[in-house]
Amino acid sequence: MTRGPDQGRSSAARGRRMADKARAGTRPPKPRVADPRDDGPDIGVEARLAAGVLLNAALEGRGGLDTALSFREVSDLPGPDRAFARAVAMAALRRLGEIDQILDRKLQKAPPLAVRTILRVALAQTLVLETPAFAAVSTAVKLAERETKTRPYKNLVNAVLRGIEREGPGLTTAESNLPEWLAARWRATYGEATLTGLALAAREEPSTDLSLKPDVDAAAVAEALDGEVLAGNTIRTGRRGDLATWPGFDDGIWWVQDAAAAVPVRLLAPKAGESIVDFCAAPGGKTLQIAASGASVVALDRSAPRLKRLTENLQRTGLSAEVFAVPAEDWDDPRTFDAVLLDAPCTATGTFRRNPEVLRATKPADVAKLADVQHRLLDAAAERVKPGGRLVYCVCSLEREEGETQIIAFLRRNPAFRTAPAVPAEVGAPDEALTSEGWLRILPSMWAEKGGLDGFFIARLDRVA
Ligand SMILES: C[S@@+](CC[C@H](N)C(=O)[O-])C[C@H]1O[C@@H](n2cnc3c(N)ncnc32)[C@H](O)[C@@H]1O
Repeated sequence: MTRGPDQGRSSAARGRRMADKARAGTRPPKPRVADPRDDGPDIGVEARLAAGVLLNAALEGRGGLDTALSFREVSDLPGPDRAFARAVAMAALRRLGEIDQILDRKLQKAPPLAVRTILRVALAQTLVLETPAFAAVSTAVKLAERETKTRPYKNLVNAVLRGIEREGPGLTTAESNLPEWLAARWRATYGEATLTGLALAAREEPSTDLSLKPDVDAAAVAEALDGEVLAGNTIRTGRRGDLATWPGFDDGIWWVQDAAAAVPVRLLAPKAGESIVDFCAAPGGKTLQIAASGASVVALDRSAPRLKRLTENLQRTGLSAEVFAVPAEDWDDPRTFDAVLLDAPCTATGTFRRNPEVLRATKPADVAKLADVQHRLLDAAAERVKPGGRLVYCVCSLEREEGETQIIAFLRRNPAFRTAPAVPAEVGAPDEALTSEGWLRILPSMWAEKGGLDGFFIARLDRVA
């Protein structure tokens, strides 16, 4: 299927147009314009350079984008320019396939990566962020001029970008933004129509979702944040910018959590007075949900730095948990629990809306590697469930090996556990997410009319008394 970069005539597109409308006036920050009388660096050019650094770091591998945020080219920028650089890099990552399709039609032979990066950064601005073409082109040419290895391509950069501006980008395919091996997997697992829905979902910047403490007036929070209340009481807002300045942040009445990420704890159904262990807890959205229910919660995670964010979130929301930095399977404690949550480490391919870099960072071998870890953690989690207790397993992956296949094998190994079928309407999940086994397979292409949600696999397993 072919469509122009801004076309998309499905209900998915309609939903995204609604989401776009919701965030009207919340466009990414504009970089500061350098004062020509100033002898210092050209700020607009520096921001574009930083965008290229972030983009290439994200393409290099897992964690690359986060690491690059601390590189001097990025961290030395003033706040709004840093935010602009990040927005450009994210836009380029989301539309990389389309951007390259457009460029490849104009380029007679492949230029060096540094030149392609300059062109990608410029097109991300003009095609996605609606940066005026004159600003994107002139900064691209200045960037090319700066380095010995890109200087010979200065005229090419200018000609290619001006040609695209003059003649238009031409037709592109949303599927081209997905790595081929993942597109082939998803086509085989979910079918062609769903693959198209996933590809369309991957092009768009998602809204921000918030979970609320119980007894908070959801409608009032939605109004204060120009948002809407979704099923399950998640607030969805198109606001952008520093969360710490949003109403309710200092009062700790909400925390950021995608609508789909809030479903596993609803399925776990924690109650006041129960004891619950969250096996892989950081940065803590689900721990906060459990703690807010009045249950007492133990939060385990092997990563101390990630647990620091969990502790900060607990402090801000006035909630409490016992926190241990330890691999959950090695936790030396004799307790068993009324309920166990295992939100296992995974490829995170279901989070491509928020983290487009996962599509580039994930390699085929990661799926099998992580499936081994999940298998081990599931067995350790099962040992912590009291007779009559419950275990919720979830992953934000779209890969069957990390979801359905794990649970089929687990139930074979552990006859004391049975699936407790989910009721989507009770847990704020799309109806079409329910599998014939009673598990939830949430896809980013679902709820398209509301702007989508992250992909998750979720199963609740009850231990017979
Ligand atoms: C999907 S994230 C958890 C997200 C978290 N539940 C939330 O809602 O914010 C997976 C977590 O598993 C942790 N992890 C990986 N291996 C682990 C292990 N063996 N034991 C405990 N935690 C582990 C990672 O550090 C990571 O924080």
